[in-house]
Amino acid sequence: MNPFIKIRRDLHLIPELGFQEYKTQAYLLSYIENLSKERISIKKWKTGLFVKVHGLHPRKTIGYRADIDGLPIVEETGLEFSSTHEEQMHACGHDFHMSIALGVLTHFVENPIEDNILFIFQPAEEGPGGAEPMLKSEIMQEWKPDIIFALHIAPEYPVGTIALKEGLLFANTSELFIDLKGKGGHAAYPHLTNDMVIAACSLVGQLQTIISRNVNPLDSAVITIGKITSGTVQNIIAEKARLEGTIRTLSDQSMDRVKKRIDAVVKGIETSFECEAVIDYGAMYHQVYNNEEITREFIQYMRSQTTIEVIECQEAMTGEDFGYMLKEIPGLMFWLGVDSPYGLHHAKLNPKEDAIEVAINILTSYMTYKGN
Ligand SMILES: CC(=O)N[C@@H](CCC[C@H](N)C(=O)O)C(=O)O
Repeated sequence: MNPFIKIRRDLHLIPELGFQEYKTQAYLLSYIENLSKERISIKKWKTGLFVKVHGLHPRKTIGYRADIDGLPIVEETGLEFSSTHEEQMHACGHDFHMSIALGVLTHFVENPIEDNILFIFQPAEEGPGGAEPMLKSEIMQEWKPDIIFALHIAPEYPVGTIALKEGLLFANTSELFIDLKGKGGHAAYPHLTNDMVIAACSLVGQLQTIISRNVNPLDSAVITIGKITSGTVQNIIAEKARLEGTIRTLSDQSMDRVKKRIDAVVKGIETSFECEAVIDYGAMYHQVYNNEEITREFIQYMRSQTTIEVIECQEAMTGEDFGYMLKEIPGLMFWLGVDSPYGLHHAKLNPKEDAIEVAINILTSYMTYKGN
């Protein structure tokens, strides 16, 4: 078995949520510390890591970022190396991202190029976001790369393909949390209460009208409520409800507009259901915007290789806090085909592991070309 498949499986066993990636960090560290120390410097940052592979005669630093956190999902793949952590799973491919980064790192420790390469193992991509604080950290300011790359697995594309485009690749995101407080009471006396289950249901429906009636049909936006909590038992009217969701837009202006409409709709709920509502927009991610020139050159390079097929794709409504890094450092992100019938954030996501070697090969070849 390819050693990086074994590493992916080890990491798949121990998914951890954002800023709790202690075992993951320890695993990464123990692997990296076993490599030849001559060329590497390591600095811990919270539950993440910066690893610099020193070049032979560096003129610049190439950055490569891998995210390391898992999701709160009960795994249903039935794999023998399924998650051992209750209600946590690598369901967004970050186990792949890490093992690929370790494969590329190992290659350059053994086969140094002229330039430095900075590997960034970043916590909390799924939330609340590790990229922005990591970017602002003293370590990053000292070791700041001149150009930066990252990939994300793509279940919808076959192994042996990558997909990307110049410019906008992933949407702007904002988390959304709404707490409603009314008046609970006996299930048989609804007229004496303000039922927050009814208010929450009505609110979910009204939020969707923002997408269908306030966003230009030629633009794109998404509001998803992924979680509702309310009530205690079947015969008590709920005093409180909490909605948890996310907003996606293709521009900052649309994000402002959608939030203004959410504020207005929630005010309407307060009036009509005689309740109190508190909105918290949580963490926001900057859109992922691929540098045009670097992307053109990257596509041209990849098309000159016989081992990979390049698909020029459309933008997606996914979010990625790597967008913050691309806002400050020129570079790109691409999708890596991993061919799984179940998509990202699904309990049965099972990416094809052959893609790990494909990714290590194309990245080492491209970075060697860029950094020599
Ligand atoms: C690639 C991917 O799936 N990223 C996540 C990022 C989540 C950001 C934040 N927690 C939010 O939900 O807005 C995604 O859901 O797109």
